[in-house]
Amino acid sequence: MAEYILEVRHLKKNFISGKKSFTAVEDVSFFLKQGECLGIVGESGSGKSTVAKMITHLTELTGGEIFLLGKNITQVKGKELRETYREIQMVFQTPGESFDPRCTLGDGIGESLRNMGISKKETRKRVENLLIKYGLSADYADRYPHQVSGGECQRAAIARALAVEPKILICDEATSALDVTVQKQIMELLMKLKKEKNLAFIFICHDLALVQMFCDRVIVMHDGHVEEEGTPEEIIERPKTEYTERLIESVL
Ligand SMILES: Nc1ncnc2c1ncn2[C@@H]1O[C@H](COP(=O)(O)OP(=O)(O)OP(=O)(O)O)[C@@H](O)[C@H]1O
Repeated sequence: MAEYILEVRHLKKNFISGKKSFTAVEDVSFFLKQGECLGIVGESGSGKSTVAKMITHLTELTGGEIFLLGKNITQVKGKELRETYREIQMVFQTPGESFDPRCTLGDGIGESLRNMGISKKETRKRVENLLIKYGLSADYADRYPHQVSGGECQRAAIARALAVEPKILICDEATSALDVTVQKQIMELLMKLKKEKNLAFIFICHDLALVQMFCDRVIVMHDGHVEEEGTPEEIIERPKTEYTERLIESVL
């Protein structure tokens, strides 16, 4: 059995715009253990989302390698890619991003199940159960994204991500667009998932109080590279670099 559920080595991303090339991520390496929650913090533009998008194949890598349970998945394609990426799901900052506005939440949540060859009837049953499990009711399956609140849509997005029983859930500022009360409810749901499902999380967040509450380990990103790494206590109470110190002062 592989030691790590996920390992990334020397990730690099250059964005090309016209004749100019911009390095958004440079030599980022880290690992994630089963059931562990890894926080990624850093100022806006430091490359956090780009790392998440490379891991989920939403953005092509310029360099580096990704290993899932010890298997190199950097170059997987076609059916193997789809199967691999069932194991790594992502929840975005804006809940609506997870859904096509022209389709119902039920269609969105059920999409991957249907792609797995599960019948329409069984998919509907599973979708309704997922909605109930994540704090909504079965009739939300027939609503469109614009017919639900931000918090409800984020619950549906979490249901969508977990429908295929992934091993890793990446939350990219998943609570930032929500008001404080709803944010608390979504955090409680994530804490419950962490405890009950032994899921591994990558938790990208500006709010260091949430990172401290939720994460086992934290990576601090600065200008596309990893500035430092440690437990939330180490990072917050004994930052090693001036950048981390400034980051903490600006958000606490
Ligand atoms: N598709 C793209 N094309 C060109 N540049 C991009 C693209 N996506 C991101 N960038 C740039 O890469 C850098 C890193 O962006 P990224 O979104 O990863 O930062 P971030 O740390 O997640 O920021 P935030 O906390 O504001 O979400 C930024 O300078 C951004 O402008």
